[in-house]
This record gives sequence, structure tokens and C-alpha cells, in this order.
Amino acid sequence: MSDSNPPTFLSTVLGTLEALAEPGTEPLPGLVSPDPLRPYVTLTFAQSLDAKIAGTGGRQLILTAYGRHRVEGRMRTMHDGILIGVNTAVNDNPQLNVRHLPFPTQNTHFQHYHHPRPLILDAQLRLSPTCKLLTNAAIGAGKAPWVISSAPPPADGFFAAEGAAEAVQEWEERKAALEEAGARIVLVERETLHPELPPTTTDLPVHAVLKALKDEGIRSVMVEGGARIIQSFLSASGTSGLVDTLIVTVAPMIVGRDGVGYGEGLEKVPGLLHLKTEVMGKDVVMGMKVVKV
Ligand SMILES: NC(=O)C1=CN([C@@H]2O[C@H](COP(=O)(O)OP(=O)(O)OC[C@H]3O[C@@H](n4cnc5c(N)ncnc54)[C@H](OP(=O)(O)O)[C@@H]3O)[C@@H](O)[C@H]2O)C=CC1
Ligand SMILES: Nc1nc(O)c(N)c(N[C@@H]2O[C@H](COP(=O)(O)O)[C@@H](O)[C@H]2O)n1
Repeated sequence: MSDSNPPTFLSTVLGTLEALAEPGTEPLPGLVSPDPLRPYVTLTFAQSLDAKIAGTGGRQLILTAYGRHRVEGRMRTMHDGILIGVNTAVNDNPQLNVRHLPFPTQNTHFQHYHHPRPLILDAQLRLSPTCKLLTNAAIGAGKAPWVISSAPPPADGFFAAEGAAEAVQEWEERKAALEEAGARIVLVERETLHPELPPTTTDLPVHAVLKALKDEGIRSVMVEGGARIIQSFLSASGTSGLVDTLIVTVAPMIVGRDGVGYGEGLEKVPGLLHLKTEVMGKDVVMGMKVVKV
């Protein structure tokens, strides 16, 4: 098979995809969510032999140079959206576009393939208005990112925290700067056990995020990480089934204990049904269906 064709691995694991041989400008309709209230979710990342996805202090690691072009690039064209946590956006300054795919024989690269919509989980709006996602979008080398956020707790009322007014104002200013740079801010409600108190975490509830995305027309999402996002999605999958497919690339590398792992705190482990494993270059790529336990 030539490198310009999609790996058969993906047609086995995600199940669509003869049409990919003729790449179009639309994502494939094949990834249908079993739940009408959320998009189809593919969780995918690369790890070392000791299950680390980044180096010390979150330093980006190039774990899968070969498999990335063929599998990750193709997966990006197959999903409506590509989701990461804000730490990954800040640490890696990623592009999340389809530039890894082989150059087509006709048309221009960025018109030829469907680009996924970058989706950043970022309650505090820490994404930089000068990040590559925004500068790329401005020149047509990717879709403009949507930043999924949540308004900070109100600054008035009996339970308002000290400094709440400043926090609200700073959040509004960051929102304005991101919108000015071309981002769209999608708001979800944060949850709290006691609605009268400010929330104790800035993590956005995964099910609410997915519902908001579906409401905005996102039918399929490829979740790339980082570690905390992987933990959140896998934890949520233990009981409520929020991930449909898990695709993990394992690279022949040991990072050591200071690297960033995703296993800690994973109390609710999802059930996995093995679909296909393939060796790609030096990497091993595993595809699994996530099942409710
Ligand atoms: N090898 C691979 O395939 C990949 C590796 N990476 C690596 O992962 C590293 C970053 O991982 P990590 O530091 O864990 O950060 P993440 O990228 O997972 O981002 C976590 C942040 O996202 C925000 N967030 C909002 N909602 C949620 C939620 N429900 N669950 C979790 N986080 C949420 C929070 O920001 P706030 O605290 O501001 O509210 C949180 O701190 C990067 O260095 C990158 O290189 C990333 C992707 C893939
Ligand atoms: N599949 C894979 N292999 C690696 O070795 C990686 N480091 C990653 N990282 C993910 O890809 C993002 C970078 O994307 P761009 O190349 O900038 O488009 C990075 O932020 C991680 O999400 N993935």
C-alpha cells in the first residue's frame, strides 16, 4: 500500500473507509455516535513503554514520527473535531491540522483534506491569542479553534470569593482577546455539589462538554490528550460510556519516572475490547472498542 492511501488499520478499527482513498473536503459520515446527545469519541495518544506521554515537566516528546503521518494525520481528516487540554496547547503550541498527510497530486494541500476543528478545554482561558492554532487559521492552514470554557463564579452575592470581581474582569478580557484573534468561545456550565458555592475545580464536566459540542454540530471528536484529559475521558468512560474507540501507539522508548503519565487516579477503569494491533515502523498501534463495565 502506498503512503498516500489510508492505513487499513483505520478501516478495521473505525470502520468506514473506502471513501478515504478519494479524500474530500468533508469528514466522513461513518463515525456515528451511539448516543444522540454526544459526538462519536475516539481517544488517541502515543506513549512510551513505561506509559509516559510527555517528558519531565510536560516537555513534548516525539514518540511516533512514522505512525503519526499515516494514522494520526488520517484520523484528523476523519473527525469533525480534535480536542486537547489547555496545558497541551500551552506546552506544545500544536497545529492540529493535516499537514502531515502526503501532498496530493491536485489542488492545494490545505484545500484538499478536511481539517478538524481544534477544540481546547480551557475554563480559565489560558490559551494564547498568538498561538499557532490562531495564526494558522488566519492564513487558511487550519480551522479556527473553539475554546470550551465556563464563566467564572459571579463576583457578587454572599458566597463570592475574595478577588472574584478581578477574576471575572480578567476572564472577560482574555475572552475578548481570544475572540479578537479569531477563536470562538463555547460556554458550558460548571458543576458543583453545592450550587450556592463557587466550584472547587476548573475541570469542565466531560459529558457537558460533549453535549455542547454536539449541539454545535460536531458529530465526531478525536481526543488527543494530554494526561489529565486522558484521565478525565477514561474515568468518565468507566461508567457512562463517553469514549467509543481507543487507539494507542506504543513507541519503543523508556522515559523514566519524571515523565508525564496518565494512569494515576484512574479509579473507574473502562472495559476494552481488542479490535486490531499493527506494527507500523518501530511503533505498535492498538485499536480497542471501549465498553461499559
Ligand atoms: N504523547 C501524546 O500523544 C500526547 C502528549 N501530550 C502531552 O501532554 C502534556 C500535557 O498534559 P497535562 O499537563 O496533563 O494537560 P492537558 O493537556 O491534559 O490539560 C489539562 C488542563 O485542561 C483543563 N481542563 C478543562 N477541563 C478538563 C477536564 N475535564 N479534565 C482535565 N483537564 C481539563 C485544565 O486547565 P485549567 O487547570 O486551566 O482549568 C487542566 O489543567 C503536554 O506536555 C503534551 O506534550 C498531549 C497530547 C498527546
Ligand atoms: N501521535 C503522537 N505522537 C507523538 O509523538 C506526539 N508527541 C503526539 N502529540 C500530539 O500531537 C500534537 C502536536 O500536533 P501537531 O504536530 O502540532 O499538529 C501534540 O500537541 C499532541 O496532542 N502525538
